[in-house]
Amino acid sequence: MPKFNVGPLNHVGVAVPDIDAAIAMYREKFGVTDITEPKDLPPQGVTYAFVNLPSGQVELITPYGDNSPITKYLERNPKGGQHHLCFEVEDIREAVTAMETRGMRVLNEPRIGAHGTLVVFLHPGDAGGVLIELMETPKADASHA
Ligand SMILES: CC[C@@H](C(=O)O)C(=O)SCCNC(=O)CCNC(=O)[C@H](O)C(C)(C)COP(=O)(O)OP(=O)(O)OC[C@H]1O[C@@H](n2cnc3c(N)ncnc32)[C@H](O)[C@@H]1OP(=O)(O)O
Ligand SMILES: [Co+2]
Repeated sequence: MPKFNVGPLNHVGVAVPDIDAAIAMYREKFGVTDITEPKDLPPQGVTYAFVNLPSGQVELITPYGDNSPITKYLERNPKGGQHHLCFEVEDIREAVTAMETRGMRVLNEPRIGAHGTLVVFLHPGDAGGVLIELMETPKADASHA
């Protein structure tokens, strides 16, 4: 089996039915001041905003368009909830090969995510019921983009 390990936890994805209300909640209830403006990411079918904390990011996501991958999740969890964990990897193609070699189902071809680097998702059925995103580590520090 090829040597491979994931890097740091990059973000926790949280699906929300109303992103403006969620941003207001993180500001008003938790006192977070560094929260990005919502941005649409049509190829991923989501609108996202980052809640920037000293230790990392919460990624708020809400559906964008008719075929969003989080629509079903929100139907099952109408108030929203924790949706995915994202680990950084050095090289996404090496990661995909390693994951497939280890019997994990990779759900998509690498595509550009919210940090501007390539991401893939792994089936939650292979990871203890948790949807895992792997993202290539940004070359420069774009983590607060
Ligand atoms: C902001 C951009 C980007 C970034 O750069 O960070 C993002 O994070 S975008 C995040 C949203 N994108 C994705 O989620 C893409 C990958 N997701 C998928 O391919 C699908 O959503 C899915 C995970 C395969 C689920 O498919 P779906 O059709 O929605 O649901 P099913 O009912 O068929 O689910 C199958 C199975 O999986 C369980 N499930 C679904 N979602 C989750 C989840 N978020 N966490 C844990 N488990 C999940 C679901 O309960 C089913 O389980 P079983 O009933 O046991 O089969
Ligand atoms: Co994500």
